[in-house]
Amino acid sequence: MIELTEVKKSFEDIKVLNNVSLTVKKGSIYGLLGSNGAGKTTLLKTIAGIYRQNSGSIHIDNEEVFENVALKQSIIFLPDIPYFFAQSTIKQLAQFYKNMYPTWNEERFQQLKQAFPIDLKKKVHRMSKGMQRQVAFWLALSTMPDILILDEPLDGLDAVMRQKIKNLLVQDVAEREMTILISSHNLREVEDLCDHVGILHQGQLLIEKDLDDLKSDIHKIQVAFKGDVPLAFHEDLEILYEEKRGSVLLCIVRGKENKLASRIQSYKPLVFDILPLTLEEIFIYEMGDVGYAIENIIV
Ligand SMILES: Nc1ncnc2c1ncn2[C@@H]1O[C@H](COP(=O)(O)OP(=O)(O)OP(=O)(O)O)[C@@H](O)[C@H]1O
Repeated sequence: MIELTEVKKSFEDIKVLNNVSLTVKKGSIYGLLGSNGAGKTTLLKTIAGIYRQNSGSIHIDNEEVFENVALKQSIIFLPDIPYFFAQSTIKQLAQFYKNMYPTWNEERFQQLKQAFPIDLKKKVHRMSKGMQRQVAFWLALSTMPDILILDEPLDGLDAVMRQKIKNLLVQDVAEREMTILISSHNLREVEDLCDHVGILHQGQLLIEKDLDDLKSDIHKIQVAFKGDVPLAFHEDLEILYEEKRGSVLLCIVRGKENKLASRIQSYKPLVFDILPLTLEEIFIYEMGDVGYAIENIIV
């Protein structure tokens, strides 16, 4: 389990993380979302023990991670730009990982050859960007990590390879309770893969929730009334966004479906429709609520 309590991190006078507290349960896949520059990479690197926080605590299985070599042997961090010894072949890199990680599993490495059709003798600097990513996953999964921290991990991979890697990740989570923390701008992918989601904005965690709870807590409604919208309607509901289209009012509101439906029905609307939102829509409206908005986004 990963536990952060009130973590702050600055680079000289730039405050990047501001009181971030979050929990990632063992065997969970946690999606970290956020605007550009929100602090996601900094947060992941701090959790991985690459950076040291200025204050607050970071514990992985009740141990501090910074400069904890034994603990780091069970963690793999894949950065957004893979880093390798450029002149090395896959075979040489595998040997390096084998020396660094006592949990290296040679059998798994050989098995994964089927998933990653790349010549073991090929030098990394001769590979395409996508092939380098494949090698990063191949090596990472062969070390059998307890915790996998992924920064924009599937960028540059084709659709078939993305699916293959997602299947491999889910398999390790299901079979041996590997924990994954993943940052991505691809919200459809996060929606597919993750069971828990956190949204970071300007160094602060706006929301941290189970994905199903998050989705059941916000809805899109369409209503029309005979005459004007009742005065109490707006006070009664927590509206994140609204737009009038002729006589129909489109709103994004917080609340559970049943409660919202019974409240709205009490105003006797002529038209009433309630729809779930995708994670991408939730992200856009939640960000709009904190001033990071675009106009006319209801479609
Ligand atoms: N090593 C560093 N030194 C100084 N400032 C840094 C450093 N690393 C990151 N920052 C600053 O911290 C802020 C957050 O950067 P970070 O890379 O963590 O954001 P991010 O959420 O991953 O962004 P993106 O989605 O664009 O990749 C930015 O303002 C960035 O300029």
